[in-house]
Amino acid sequence: MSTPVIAFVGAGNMAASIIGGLVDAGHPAQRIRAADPHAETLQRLSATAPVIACGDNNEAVAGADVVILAVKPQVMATVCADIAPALANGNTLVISIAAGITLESMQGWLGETTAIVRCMPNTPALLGCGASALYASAQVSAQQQEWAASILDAVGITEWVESEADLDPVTALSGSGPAYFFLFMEAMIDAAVEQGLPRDTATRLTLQTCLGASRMALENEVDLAELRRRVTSPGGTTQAAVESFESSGLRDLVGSAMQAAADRARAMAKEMG
Ligand SMILES: NC(=O)C1=CN([C@@H]2O[C@H](COP(=O)(O)OP(=O)(O)OC[C@H]3O[C@@H](n4cnc5c(N)ncnc54)[C@H](O)[C@@H]3O)[C@@H](O)[C@H]2O)C=CC1
Ligand SMILES: O=C(O)[C@@H]1CCC=N1
Repeated sequence: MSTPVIAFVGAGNMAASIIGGLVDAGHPAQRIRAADPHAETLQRLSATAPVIACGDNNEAVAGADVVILAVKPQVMATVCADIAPALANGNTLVISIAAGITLESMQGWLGETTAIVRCMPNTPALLGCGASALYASAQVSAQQQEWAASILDAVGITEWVESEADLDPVTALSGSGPAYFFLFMEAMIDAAVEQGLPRDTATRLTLQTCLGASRMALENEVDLAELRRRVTSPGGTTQAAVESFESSGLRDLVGSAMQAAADRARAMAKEMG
């Protein structure tokens, strides 16, 4: 399979994360194009990877095998209207990573015959540790499906979901999820500082603990509850903390937060579709 020419429309946080991961995984930077109205954003990207920086969106998408739409949902309709004529040849795969924007809306803006994959990636793609879910429209060919998978596989794990609606809970889980762990780590560091530890010591211990816990969960055969039990000595310190979390309703808090994220994805589909 030849290496596809990939055009990123929008070169912000998420595009930079995927591009960084792709280049690290060996995708030639000269087969990656990026367009963004902010010259500084393109300069920052070019400083990290020698991709082809394009003056406008149509220059980027012309003749590309894959176009990755990495703009905010709010500008998606305008961006699609701008590039739709260039995609009319029908050979290009469009991958949208926008939260909430439905295939129906994309198909309306780009044309009914356009092959579109909706993808929900996350920012750890930058380190090759991303988690992405994908859903393909009926127009996507087997080769295009392979391209989409190989691009996202290069930056982490991928899951194809069975229905487009599954992308809303995915957005609430892995799309937004890195921010939840950052927030939890911020809270742990602040609590340790409150108890008297220097902030840099608290930060190093927190980050390594998060990494260690994640690796144990990934690399052990046992489930999360069992790993937790092994830390929790009866009558000990962990039990005191876990009981405090449970009685304060941590699980309900997490459930409500993820419900809010999924509801927001559905509302965005209505507002911007
Ligand atoms: N940041 C994240 O963790 C994740 C973001 N997403 C989705 O990725 C998309 C991009 O999000 P971010 O990268 O965080 O936003 P961002 O704001 O960092 O990047 C968007 C980029 O689009 C550019 N842009 C604005 N108007 C444009 C136009 N007309 N043509 C071309 N480029 C234009 C902006 O200058 C900016 O650099 C969003 O739709 C978001 O829902 C999906 C998963 C995770
Ligand atoms: O916050 C957002 O809307 C985007 C989608 C998932 C992560 N960031």
